[in-house]
Amino acid sequence: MSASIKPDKRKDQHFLIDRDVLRKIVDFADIHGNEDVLEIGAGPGNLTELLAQRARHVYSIEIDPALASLLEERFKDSNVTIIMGNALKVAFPRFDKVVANLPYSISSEVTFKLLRHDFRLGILMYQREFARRMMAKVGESEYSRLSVGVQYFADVEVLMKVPPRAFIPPPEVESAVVKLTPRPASYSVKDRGLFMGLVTAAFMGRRKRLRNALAKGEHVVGITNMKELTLKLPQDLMEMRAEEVSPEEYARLADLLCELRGHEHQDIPG
Ligand SMILES: C[S@@+](CC[C@H](N)C(=O)[O-])C[C@H]1O[C@@H](n2cnc3c(N)ncnc32)[C@H](O)[C@@H]1O
Repeated sequence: MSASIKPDKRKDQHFLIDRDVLRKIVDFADIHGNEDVLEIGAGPGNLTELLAQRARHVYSIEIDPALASLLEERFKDSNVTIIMGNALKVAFPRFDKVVANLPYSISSEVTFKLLRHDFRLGILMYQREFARRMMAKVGESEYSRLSVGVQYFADVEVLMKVPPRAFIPPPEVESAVVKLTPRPASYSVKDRGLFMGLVTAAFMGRRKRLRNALAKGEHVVGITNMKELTLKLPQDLMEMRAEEVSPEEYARLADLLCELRGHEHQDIPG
């Protein structure tokens, strides 16, 4: 690492220096010469360089202007484009695979943003605890809005654990490399916003039965007459609590709700 780079923990800067882990990440991604890769949080560019050796093109997003200009210099006249900005705000270019040692503070938001795009594979470093929550199955204590939202749209697999000493400076938490494989479009729900609103409201009232949680969280679902609508949804599901409902059942509920909302709109006179 260049002497001029001083990692700033407040900006989630924990640079991966373990060559073995870097190489494994790139191998897991199995990049072909006709594929474009997105990287989020390029840091000093060690992962970027390995990705660029295999991909057709690499798009690397970096928020820190000082790092971004070093990266510009390092990768000028190459197949790497540096996008300076906040990964939550900039538009993602078209990409086949996403490979990144993510800034952990945006893990959730950036994962949901990624899953709104069409791509083949993600090899992503997360905090280990976060990876566990992503993978949790229905009924487990860590099963949450995150598990439902991610698992409905992608298969999730932990590929390896990574200890703090693989980074400079070492983070206080263990990390894990996760493989995200987005599912085909047949898994799509009619209205993603409604699906996520429904799941969010359900888990906000985690200990309540779904009928009460949804009625209480109708502002989150974005539908005003939720209490009446719950009477028209499958009653066996309305009796369950958030952690007992599978991602597929949430999707079914969201689609039913989408239809019911349509009918309600049609009922409005004029
Ligand atoms: C964990 S470091 C990884 C750096 C590098 N890829 C590596 O493996 O050594 C995360 C990087 O993301 C950058 N970053 C933090 N928040 C960001 C955001 N919202 N958008 C884009 N980059 C961000 C940080 O400046 C930092 O360089």
